[in-house]
Amino acid sequence: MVKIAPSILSADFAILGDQVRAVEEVGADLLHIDVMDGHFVPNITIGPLVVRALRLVSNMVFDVHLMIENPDRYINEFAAAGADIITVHIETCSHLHRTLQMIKQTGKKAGLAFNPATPPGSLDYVLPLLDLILVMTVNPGFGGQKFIQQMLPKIKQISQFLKEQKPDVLLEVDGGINKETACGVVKAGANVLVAGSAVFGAADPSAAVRALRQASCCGMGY
Ligand SMILES: O=C(CO)[C@@H](O)[C@H](O)COP(=O)(O)O
Repeated sequence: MVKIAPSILSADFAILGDQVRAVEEVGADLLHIDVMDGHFVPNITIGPLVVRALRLVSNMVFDVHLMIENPDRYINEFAAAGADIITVHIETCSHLHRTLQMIKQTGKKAGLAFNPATPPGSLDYVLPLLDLILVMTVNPGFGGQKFIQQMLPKIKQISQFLKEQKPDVLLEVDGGINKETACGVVKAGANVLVAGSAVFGAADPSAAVRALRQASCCGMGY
């Protein structure tokens, strides 16, 4: 079953709690929370305070995507605030193995993200520590960008690798995911679809989650 993860980056922050409740009620599986620092990516978004506030209004799995330099400094804070999965970017970690160990020590699930231009070579060495792999299908920093088609072979390659080595690891894609691109990424092997503007940019976010789930079925041959 493909999981749908609405990204709050495109939500209306003035009514964030209501928007989160709406996608939870319609059955979205994870809530994707984009943390940006203005250094690793050119945008600044939210911190542990917002995660803590949302934890009070939602029981969804909180999928916290750290697009920040030196993520080690904030792992414990996000874990304490209510994150369930903490994903770091390989490009930001000088000691990736240690960083992933830190996440696991908090009792949370660990994810590893790859920018579009980053090859997935290091996976072999850190796979035992991973619960999720995130393939960025746009350059991180902003919602509403166009899906990069060249990421399809990379998704396929990682999917094949996971099938052989550790099939329970989730394979998430993020960036430009909508009704048109969902089928292709699922066919390539993705099983978690992050969608920001396709959900919260829609007039009815609940209907948009349903439409995305429907579109993802085509990739599974339904
Ligand atoms: O991490 C990011 C962007 O860096 C994403 O999670 C965006 O929120 C995806 O937005 P859409 O491409 O779906 O509009």
